[in-house]
Amino acid sequence: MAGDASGIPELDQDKYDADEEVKIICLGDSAVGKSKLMERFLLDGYRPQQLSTYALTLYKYTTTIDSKAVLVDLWDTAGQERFQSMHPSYYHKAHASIMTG
Ligand SMILES: Nc1nc2c(ncn2[C@@H]2O[C@H](COP(=O)(O)OP(=O)(O)OP(=O)(O)O)[C@@H](O)[C@H]2O)c(=O)[nH]1
Repeated sequence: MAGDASGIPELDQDKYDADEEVKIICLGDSAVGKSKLMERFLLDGYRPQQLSTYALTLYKYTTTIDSKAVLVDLWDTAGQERFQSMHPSYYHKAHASIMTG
């Protein structure tokens, strides 16, 4: 919802009709491979070149665990120094983080 603590509009969760929701944030310095990790996991692919992430990229991933539909919000953050000050707001309500280095 616009105007929450993170200042980032949340996507419409209702259409995913999930039993559980999990938020995972991917952190690490620039060019350590955060976006490529996401690409490999979500698309089962890999392209050698990609622009550096600008601020943040959000992904949705759905899976089933113990017969429950689980919606996973994956937050791929930008590692560049100029975006570091934005990270504390991204941690809001995160269940886990993936530290890449
Ligand atoms: N050889 C090799 N190169 C990789 C690997 N992972 C990422 N790279 C390369 O490293 C570069 C940066 O990868 P990204 O995934 O964009 O890095 P990032 O951590 O998301 O960087 P920011 O978006 O700046 O935060 C790209 O050119 C990738 O192709 C890997 O496992 N092996």
